[in-house]
This record gives sequence, structure tokens and C-alpha cells, in this order.
Amino acid sequence: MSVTTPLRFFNPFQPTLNYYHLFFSTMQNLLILHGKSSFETELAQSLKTNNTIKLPEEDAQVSILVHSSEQRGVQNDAFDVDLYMNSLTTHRYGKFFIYSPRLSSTQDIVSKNFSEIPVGSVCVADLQFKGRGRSKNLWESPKGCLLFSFTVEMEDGRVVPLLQYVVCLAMVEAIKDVCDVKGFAFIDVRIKWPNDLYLNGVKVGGILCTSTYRSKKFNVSVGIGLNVDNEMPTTCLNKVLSELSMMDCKLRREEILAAFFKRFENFYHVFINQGFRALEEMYCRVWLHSGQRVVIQEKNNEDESVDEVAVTVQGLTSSGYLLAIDDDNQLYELHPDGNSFDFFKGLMRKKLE
Ligand SMILES: O=C(O)CCCC[C@@H]1SC[C@@H]2NC(=O)N[C@@H]21
Repeated sequence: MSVTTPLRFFNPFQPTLNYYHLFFSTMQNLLILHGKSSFETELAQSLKTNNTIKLPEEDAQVSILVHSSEQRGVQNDAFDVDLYMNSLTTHRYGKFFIYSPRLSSTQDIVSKNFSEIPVGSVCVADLQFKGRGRSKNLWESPKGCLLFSFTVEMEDGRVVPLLQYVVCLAMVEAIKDVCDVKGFAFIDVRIKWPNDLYLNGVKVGGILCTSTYRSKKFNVSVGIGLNVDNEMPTTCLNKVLSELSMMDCKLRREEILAAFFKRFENFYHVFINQGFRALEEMYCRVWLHSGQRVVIQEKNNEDESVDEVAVTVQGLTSSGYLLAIDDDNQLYELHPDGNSFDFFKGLMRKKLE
């Protein structure tokens, strides 16, 4: 259960205290509001003044403050908000920014405050202690990962399930963009349907979309966890990059996030105006499944035996499921059975006309 807790405000500029000592020693328990433009900065100030931001119970100790240019100096591995803001070039997404060094879950922060913050607002944390994964799993959220959630408002419920594909695509393209701009080697991040990001056969990122329906709109909170710089226990973007390069090159979370919003804003516009079909070819170019053979297990109702049927993945259907064809050219829509952790392990097929 989550409850709304009253906020405590913290003034890091109290004259009797050493600013840096106070600021950094309490840094862990802060939630800092930032704006790209004066509109968002004024909003941040008013949210703080009016005690509007709601915190999950687990974050009751967190104090809220509004970013000011005097707060200089980024601690060790903390997210560099100035670098992010200077890299951000969007019109809407990512401009209202909430940052915390340590939080329960960015997803809970944006979901709880959906109506108070502008569409496209983002919350980033360096660490989460109650990160949420799909299917109620806990999402490990250690140092070095890009952990963020942002808000999207949608009108047409039929296309809400497709949003996760737009998000995956935007992240894959954003990583490529940053590599291109910096002259880094190409790292081949791919989409594992429906919403995982894989690099060299290992999951490096996951996407979670949660939504509520209010005032004829779908309030969608999109959460992404991407392992940029933590080699444990498997791999991360920077490990693979370093294996491919002679020089010392590292992707920064701040630059990936700014590039992500640039891509997302553009793809989302296409998606809403032309439909997912307009992005599908691009999506299928970076997913892992074109031509993949999938074996479907079907129970025979008469004798309870299990038949295995092989089909080949072709793309996506209009409702966003896998489109597959069998050896007799019959088309099918493949649905996950909802029980298996790996979507490809528990697929069911539905004949298409
Ligand atoms: O299960 C998955 O693969 C999706 C995981 C999504 C994790 C991210 S991390 C940032 C955001 N905050 C959360 O609590 N979850 C999402």
C-alpha cells in the first residue's frame, strides 16, 4: 500500500551550516525538481511551495528542493543534471525533470504525481530500492544503470499497447545516435519482443508501461531500466563498447537520456499521426525475431497429448502481437500465455483469415 506523506523541505543555503557538507551528507534523501525552461522552473517552485508532490510511503524521509544554479558540483557517480539539460533538445518530453540519488521507484513517483506534473515529465534515480519490473517482479537497480520513468497521455486505448514498441525503438536508436555523435564503435542493441533490450544475447534493458484511465485519457507511466555502466553480474553497454574500442570511450546516462527523448518525441508524433505501421519496418530491423522459428505446444483436447507446431515469425499484427506463418502458408497471431517468464516459451496461436 502507498500513502501520501507530508513533505519536509530542506534549505541547503542556511547560513549557519557548511553548504557542501549539509548538501552532500543529506543528498541521498533528496528529490530535486528541475526545469529546462522558465515555465517548468516556475512550476517546480510552485509544486514545492504548495506541497503538491506526493511521495510513496517508503520515501517519507525524502526532502524536496528546487534545483538552483548555485548547486554546483556533481558527486561521484551522480546523474549530471546540467549535462542532461544542456544535451536536451525536445519541445515537450524530458523538460520537467525530477532527480533523486536514491528512491523506492521512479515509476511510483511519476504515477502518483501524474496529474500534477506536465505530460513528458521524467523522474531519474541513481539507485532504486524497490524498482518495479513487469509481472510484479522486483527490478534490480544498482549503480551505473539509467533508471527513469516518464509520463505520456493517450486518447486512443487501442494503440496504448503499442507504445512500448515505440519506446524500445527510440531507445535503440538513441544509443546508436550517441555512439555516432561521439564517434564510438557501433553497439548492436536489439529488441527482444515485446519490450526487452538485448546486447550480445544478454538482457541489458527492460521497459515497463503502466496506465490508468482518467477523464477520457490514458495516463501512461513508462519506466526504463538500462544497464549502461555496471558489469555485474553480466554485461553493460560500456563493457561491450570497451571491448570494441582501443580508446577509452564511455556512454553517459545523461546523453543517452537526452537522445532518447529526441527520438521518442519524433517517433511518438509519427505513431499518433500515422500509426505504428509507419515505424514497423524500422522496428523489425532492430528486433531479434525476423525469420525466427517458434515451436508452439498445443494440447490435443481428445487425448490430452501435446502437439508441437513450428511457425516462422514475420512481423507484427495490427494489434501488436507476433505475426507468424506455418509451412502451409497459413497466417497466425501469436499470443503469450501470460504464465511464462519468457514470452517465447508460452505462445498460443490464433488463425488469421
Ligand atoms: O521487467 C522489465 O523488464 C521492466 C523493468 C523496468 C524497470 C524500470 S527501472 C526505472 C523504472 N522504475 C521502476 O521501478 N521500474 C522501471
